[in-house]
Amino acid sequence: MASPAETYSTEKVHESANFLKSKMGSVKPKIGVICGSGLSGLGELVENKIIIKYTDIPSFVESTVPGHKGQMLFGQINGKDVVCMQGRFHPYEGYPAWVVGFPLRVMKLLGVDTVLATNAAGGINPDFKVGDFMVIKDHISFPGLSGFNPLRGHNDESFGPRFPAMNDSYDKKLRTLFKQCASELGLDNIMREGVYCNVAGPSYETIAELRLLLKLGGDAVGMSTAQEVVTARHCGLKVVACSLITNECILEYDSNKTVCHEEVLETSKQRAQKMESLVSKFIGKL
Ligand SMILES: O=P(O)(O)O[C@@H]1C[C@H](O)[C@@H](CO)O1
Ligand code: HPA
Repeated sequence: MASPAETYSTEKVHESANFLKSKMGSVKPKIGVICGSGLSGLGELVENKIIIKYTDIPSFVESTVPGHKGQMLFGQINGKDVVCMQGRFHPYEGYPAWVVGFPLRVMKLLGVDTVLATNAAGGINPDFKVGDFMVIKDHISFPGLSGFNPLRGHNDESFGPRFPAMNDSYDKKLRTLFKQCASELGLDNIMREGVYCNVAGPSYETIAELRLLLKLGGDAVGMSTAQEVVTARHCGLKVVACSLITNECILEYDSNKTVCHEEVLETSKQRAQKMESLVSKFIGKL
């Protein structure tokens, strides 16, 4: 008989959390921040930093993608205790979905109640420009819909139910607050809201695939975040997420443009300061 898919081990999540508790000193983070590609600079906002490399944390894996530092930070942003993931895990790195979601369960055990996830994404909505921010109001996860769900396998009821609802994944009040912070910083002209399409990567999308995503109601496309959000919502964490539109999605066959990770990182670099101001203001108001 086939054995069930390997999945979260309660013991391992507790082991990681206990290890981090022994390192995080007096920091009591209620807020978890995840830095997207090229957005590790958000970690520079953390004051009185305690830095722990993923490779030193039990059951954590390596972050192998350029623009992802692979370390966890504890400290304060704008006066609030936070834990910050400077780099995330992606399914295309070869990790199972539950490994990608694993740090969210660890955050839950550390006392986190709100997660702010950021990512780099391609703009599908023709009204979006490179450099825009998009508060995520919902996602379509193609890996999730086709079985690559972090909750697949044995369900640990101590974290959440077998069949969790996902219709209210991106907290409405937090989205409003995030947009209000952008307004106060004079960023209304670059602030959008929309649907994030999660694809598996690592290849970027074909023109036909992007046209499909547009028809399905997608505004931006990226290779992360959904597995983290599903894991976070399952265990009752509130989520707010923001994409930085790092590149235009090419929807026309006669275009001579292309997309590459260097462009993604370059746009992130150009917008890093604005993203940092926005995140800092938002966290200050939580
Ligand atoms: O971790 P994020 O989602 O910010 O990174 C995006 C998706 C791929 O990892 C990479 C593609 O350029 O950037
Ligand atoms: N497609 C998928 N993932 C991405 C993109 C994109 O255009 N840009 C940044 N991450």
